[in-house]
Amino acid sequence: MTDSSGDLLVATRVRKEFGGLVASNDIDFAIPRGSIVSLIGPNGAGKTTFFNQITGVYQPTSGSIVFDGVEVVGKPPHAIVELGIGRTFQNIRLFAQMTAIENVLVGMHCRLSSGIIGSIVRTPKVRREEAAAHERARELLVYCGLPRRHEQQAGSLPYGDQRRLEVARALATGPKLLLLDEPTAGMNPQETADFIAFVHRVRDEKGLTVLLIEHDMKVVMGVSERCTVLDYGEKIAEGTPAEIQANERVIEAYLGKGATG
Ligand SMILES: Nc1ncnc2c1ncn2[C@@H]1O[C@H](COP(=O)(O)OP(=O)(O)OP(=O)(O)O)[C@@H](O)[C@H]1O
Repeated sequence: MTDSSGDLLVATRVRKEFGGLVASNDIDFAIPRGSIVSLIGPNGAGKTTFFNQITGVYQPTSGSIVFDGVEVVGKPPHAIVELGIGRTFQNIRLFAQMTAIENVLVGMHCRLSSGIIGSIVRTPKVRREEAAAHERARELLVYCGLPRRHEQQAGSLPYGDQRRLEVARALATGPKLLLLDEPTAGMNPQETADFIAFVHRVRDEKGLTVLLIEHDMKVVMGVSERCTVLDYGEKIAEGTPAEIQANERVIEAYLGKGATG
């Protein structure tokens, strides 16, 4: 059942095994609607594996993931995008040869109604829809801080702009939940600060819920209201960033071992 005020996503006893390795060990995890939540933990803790299960890239070995009242386990990635989960990747995965605006249009494709016949025949309805999509894509690029990059090849953009373009493409899918996998990796301190402000703005203005994987504790402290900590596939702690920073088990498993910040 859809709960309009409580949790947007509820994962229950999510388990993922790769042969003998348990990458998600019966994880219970909930994301409150409208919140910004960080998933942290050492390398190999199972953070990306968890993202991949939410987005249908991996199917859990067992467990349930309910998004906005709908079970997503068993659904393919494109169906989960249509339900309203958009993501960016740890290693930027833009279509490098396409322009910035074309990348955004690819993201928007799942929200367009024209079928294949309409696209081939290019009926007036299709042309109107395409023009409107172009306009929305331009607006999104401006919104994401790329006002003069529309026709530039994605692969030739500066690194920080490629990260912003990935967010623009994810927003183009019309998500309710935005997943960001290490969004500030490789950014300088100013770009990072701008990005934190941007994530808050997106959440507030577009009414989104955000889950991010992040290594930099300064970013975690600056951006998120809650944190969940994974270690060897297990959830070892959950709380506000301040609670997490003071948690002995987290310090032992992660923060004491050279986490940035
Ligand atoms: N497709 C796969 N096949 C086999 N093992 C995998 C696969 N994907 C992930 N793993 C393993 O699962 C564990 C968790 O990996 P995962 O990438 O989820 O960790 P992570 O917390 O995202 O790490 P990082 O911070 O380094 O990105 C690792 O031991 C990894 O080797």
